[in-house]
Order: sequence, then C-alpha cells, then structure tokens
Amino acid sequence: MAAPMSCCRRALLQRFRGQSYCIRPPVRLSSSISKILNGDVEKTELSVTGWVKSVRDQKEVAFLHMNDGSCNEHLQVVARPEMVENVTYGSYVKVKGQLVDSPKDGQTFELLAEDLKLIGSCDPDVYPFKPRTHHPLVYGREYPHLRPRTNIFGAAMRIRNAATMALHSFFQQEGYLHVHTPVITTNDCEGAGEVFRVEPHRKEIMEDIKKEDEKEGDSSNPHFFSAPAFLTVSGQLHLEVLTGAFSKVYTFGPTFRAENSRDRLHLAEFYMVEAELTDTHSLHDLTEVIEKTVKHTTEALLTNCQSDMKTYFKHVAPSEHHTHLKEMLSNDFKSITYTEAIEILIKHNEELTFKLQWGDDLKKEHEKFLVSHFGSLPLFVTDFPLELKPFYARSNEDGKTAAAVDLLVPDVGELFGGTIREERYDILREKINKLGLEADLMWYLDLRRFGSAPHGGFGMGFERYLQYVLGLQNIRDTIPFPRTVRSCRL
Ligand SMILES: NC(=O)C[C@H](N)C(=O)O
Repeated sequence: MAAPMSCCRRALLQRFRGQSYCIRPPVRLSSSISKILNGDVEKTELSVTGWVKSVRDQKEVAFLHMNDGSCNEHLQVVARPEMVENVTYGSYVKVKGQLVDSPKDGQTFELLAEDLKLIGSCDPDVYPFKPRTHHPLVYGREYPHLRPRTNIFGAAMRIRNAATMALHSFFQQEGYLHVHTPVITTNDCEGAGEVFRVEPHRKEIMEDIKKEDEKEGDSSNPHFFSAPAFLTVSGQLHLEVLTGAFSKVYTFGPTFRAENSRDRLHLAEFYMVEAELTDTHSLHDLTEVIEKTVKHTTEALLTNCQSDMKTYFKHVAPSEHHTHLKEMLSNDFKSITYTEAIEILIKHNEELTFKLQWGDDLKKEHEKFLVSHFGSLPLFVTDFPLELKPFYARSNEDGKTAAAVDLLVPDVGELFGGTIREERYDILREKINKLGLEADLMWYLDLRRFGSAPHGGFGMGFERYLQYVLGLQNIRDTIPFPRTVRSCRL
C-alpha cells in the first residue's frame, strides 16, 4: 500500500503542475436500505441514513425501523436505549454500526448501532401522520409536501418509476426512437379547445419586445410567439412529423387539458406515452402494439416491484385485483366495433342511466358496462363514427366511421386512444378546409404531399395506467403533485 501523501507534498505537486484542483474528501455516502436488505452490501461497519418509521424502547435495548425511500421494507436498527432518547416517528437519523444477520423471522439483516445521530427531529404530536396507521388516501392528499414519506405513497412512486423504465425499455426494444415533443405549441391537436394559453406574465416583457419590433417597422403583434400559443394537449402532430423520417417514434411527457372535470379520473396536467408508426395497414397494427405495451409494463411491475405491488393488493385494490392482472396477462384482449357496442348498449338500455344511439359518444357508464359485459378484461372498441373523431383520423370505406380505437379497462374506462391517420392528401385537405384550418395546417398537408407514408399512433394516459394496475380509485394518488380544477398546490 502506498504511504499517505503529506499536505506539503500535495501542495508542492499542485504548484509543480501549475494548476490548482480541489482534493475530494473521502466518499461518505450511506448505503441504501434496498441494497442492504437485498444482500448487496458486505456485512461490515456501515452508515445508513433515513426516516424513522417506529421506535420501540425496551429496558435493555431499543429497536428502530428506518426507511430511506429506496424500498418498501424498513431496516431494523438495534440500539442502546439512551441512543434513541429524542428519536421519534418521522425524524431523520444517521446510524453507524455493524450489519449482521437478523435472528428475527422475515428480515434478512439488521444494524447493530454503534453511533446514532438525530439529524432532523420531528414532533410526533403535530406531525400529521402517525406510526403503524393506514391513513385514508384522501387524508394524505391534504399534505402533498409530507405525503411522499408515507409507506403507501412511497410504494406508488417507486412503481411509477419502474413503469416509466418499463415503458421506455419496451419501446426501445421494439425499435422506436424516443423524441421530445414540445410542451409549448400553436396547435390544438384534438381540436376540442381544452388548451391553456401561454403568454408572459410580466407586461414589461411584451413592451420590450414591441420596442424591438418597432425598429423593424411593425409592432402590432400582441403575442410573445407571434401567434397564440398553448400548453400541449397531445404530442401527436409533432410525432407525425418525426415518424415521416424515423418510421417509429414515441414520446413520454407532460400533457395539459383545461377541462372542467372534478372527478376521480381527470388531471389538468398528466403524462402521456404516445407512439407513432409507419407501415400500418389496419387498426390491428395499432392494437397489437397497445396490447404488448400494457402486458410488457404490467409484467415488469409484477416481477420487479413485488413488495410495493403487494402493498396495493393488500391495502388498496379490490380483493381480486392481483388475480385479475394475471388473467389479463394470459388472455388476448377482445375487440368489438363501436356499432356492435351500441347494439349491446341499446339491448341493455334499462340498466343504463344515459340511453344512447348510434353516433353518440360513449360515457364512462357505457365504457364500464361494456368492460364488465366482456368479462372485466381490457376491451378494444374500434371504428367510431367519423364525427366523434378529430380531422386526422382516417375515414373508413363505409364513409361513416373512422379507423379509430380506444382501449377500455375495468374501473378506469378509456386508457388508450389511437387512430390510423388520414394519409390521403385530397381527403385530408377537404377535412382541414371545412374546419378553416388550411393556413395553420399547411405543414401537416405537406407531410402527405411529400413521401406520404401510411401511419398511425396512439396515446396512453400514464396516470390512468397506474390507476388501473394499482386498483386505485382516484387518479390524484398516482402523481406527486396533482393539478386539477381549483387545485394547484405547491
Ligand atoms: N397520440 C395519440 O394518438 C393520442 C391522441 N392524440 C389523444 O390525445 O387522444
């Protein structure tokens, strides 16, 4: 082993090299609890930091459970009673000690504390969460700044992370190029007018811009971007541009909808996975990818997040949820046309609050009815009336329906929406003309003028997917900071 270098020698060396650099302190990072409990850390002296989940102070010995967010399980620390004197539920501690095999059933290792530092104290009388208590999820939502420390929300966030990785790995494996579509856009892709407007907040910024414009002769434009701009409602149109060069693309980013929906299924800001692919011949090309996406991601969660998923099966989801997911994985998704769906719904009119006829949009109630009618497994509904779908959807040969598909799942309803895009220039142009959008969508028509490739795509609301796999009633429990009508906390 080389002898340690003295300070003078180090300084000399620095001067000699004619440069000054900082000497890094030795690595002081603590071991993560998930690595420790997995057996990935040597059984030696180590230091661990985390939040206290319980303290049990007995006469001779104290037991403390700590968690650092890396996994669902807590690390048991065995300490001398005087070490935990002011340590309470919720406080943040650093423990140095010896990692040993645990004699207790159900836990692999424990830490024999040699030193325990209370770093961040926590007054249990005013801390809104209590140890060993299943707080209702709605209660947790009242404390968005502290909710991440609860076991149940911690599990949701790790599952959300794993689902993100699984989706990326699926599309990468299938040869899709990941692209970032813009958050700010001048399009309202869905044409529903549910957009949030983007303009600078400070008036002075626009005044300065206009002064600059004046030098060039025209200062009449009132918009920062020269045109009204919005937060994106879908990355689809940009993906269509990119699929015209890369064949298979996907994006996974924030999406915004200014809808007045206060129910358990809508967020004003949500994440959407959207994919676009060329060489599509029918809706089957889309449904195949959609089904694989759901199955690949769910399988990954059941394999890689067993303990966190179990928490949801045990405390949150309906009783048969785990069995349902396994059944979903081993069955092909069924598919019916919109027309067949309407026929079924009309037959069961008496059981429905909202009666409907051909041409009407399906409401949540209808989606739920159809899913349970087909065995409570995911169900594709295809070929919706043209009028119900935006301009970009391809018209079917019958002249009445569009090549569009929704995937409905139990309890949540619509999880995916997709269409084969209208690639025929003349038909598309006529639709765009009717909407008076020709000037705005010249570029979109160009995609059909120059090397038009038949293509299609779909989008999946990520939080709805999490709601579905976790068996969660309310979408607000799938995202750290939910934004909904009348609520944008933190
Ligand atoms: N990319 C997609 O097909 C999703 C579709 N634009 C939607 O927002 O429903």
